[in-house]
Amino acid sequence: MTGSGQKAPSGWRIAVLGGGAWGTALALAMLRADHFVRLYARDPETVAAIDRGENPRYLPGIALQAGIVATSDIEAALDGADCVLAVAPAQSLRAMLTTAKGAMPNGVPLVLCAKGIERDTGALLSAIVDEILPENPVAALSGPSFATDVARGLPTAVVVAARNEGLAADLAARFSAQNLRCYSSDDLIGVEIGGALKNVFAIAAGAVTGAGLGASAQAAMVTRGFVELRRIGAAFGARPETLMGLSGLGDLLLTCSSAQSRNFAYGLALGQGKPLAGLRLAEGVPTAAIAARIATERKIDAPIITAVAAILDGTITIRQAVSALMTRPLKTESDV
Ligand SMILES: NC(=O)C1=CN([C@@H]2O[C@H](COP(=O)(O)OP(=O)(O)OC[C@H]3O[C@@H](n4cnc5c(N)ncnc54)[C@H](OP(=O)(O)O)[C@@H]3O)[C@@H](O)[C@H]2O)C=CC1
Ligand SMILES: O=C(CO)COP(=O)(O)O
Repeated sequence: MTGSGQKAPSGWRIAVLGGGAWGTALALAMLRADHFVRLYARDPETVAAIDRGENPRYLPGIALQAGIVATSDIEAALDGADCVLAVAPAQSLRAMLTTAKGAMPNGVPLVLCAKGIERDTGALLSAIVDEILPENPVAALSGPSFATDVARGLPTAVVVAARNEGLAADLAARFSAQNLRCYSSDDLIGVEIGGALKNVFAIAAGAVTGAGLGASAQAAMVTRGFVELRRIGAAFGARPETLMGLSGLGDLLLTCSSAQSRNFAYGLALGQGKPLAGLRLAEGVPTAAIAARIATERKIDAPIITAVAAILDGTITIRQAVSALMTRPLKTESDV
């Protein structure tokens, strides 16, 4: 919808790169917003399944509305696109954009839909786009939105951010549909940081639940985790009010309270001492490691992130982490 309540122009040719849960759900959302959708999945079996109206590997039990043109040919997906949604996991974004580079239409917006920070470099995903596709304006779509909810057409609100306010507003208007409400923001970094870091705390929340530490510990962890998220956000230049919004607080609320979250489920298994092999994608694992490194390098106080990274790399146990967190020097709460 536009600011005047009018539906924005439909009929864009949108290329969705990534045939997983979120790529498939967003492809459906873009169809509902009356766009033409081509979906690139590198796995031909996924393409064949989408052609049959399903994606059982990533969205089991959900019937896909007809209309998504699936292909494992990235050039065909990108040909003539007005806009591109990048929906591979954060750690695979660089590889996918490198594959896309030769076929990417000049000047069309590239919308990041992954949530994470590059493990090896500490780069935000927008910096990877700037490096590989400097001719394409970058945007990010983030916020509390489980793929299954969006795929089912349940009411969902997200935020679309770009450095250029006009671009963000245009994309938000074009992507919005009856049950997908897109807010806009010109705080690209804030929206990226909120989406990336909430995954780390979702793992922590799952671990607290799994280890049976209680609802009070859970609330304390999420609240103090949010302080760390804001500290790291501030160091990157994110606006505090962005982090109080959908991509930040909103997504923390969702994924720190629901085992539907893969990051929460990962933490839950960790806390219960169950095997982690075979679990679904948990973006918070690589992001915890790099966020802990960033905090150390920039001298940002982030004890929960540091503890999650140490638990994940096996350096400490959950009990040891809790004991260390509970015995830190006392301080005023307003010391953000
Ligand atoms: N699922 C959700 O509810 C939401 C997810 N997100 C974010 O979206 C991102 C993607 O998540 P999601 O779709 O759920 O993940 P999935 O694990 O469901 O799917 C990942 C997809 O990415 C593909 N892929 C991986 N590497 C490459 C590559 N180099 N080139 C092309 N395709 C590649 C995989 O292909 P293959 O099958 O061949 O391995 C697969 O189709 C994550 O950052 C996540 O945090 C954001 C909001 C909601
Ligand atoms: O980001 C998400 C919802 O907003 C999805 O969370 P998970 O990746 O933890 O499932």
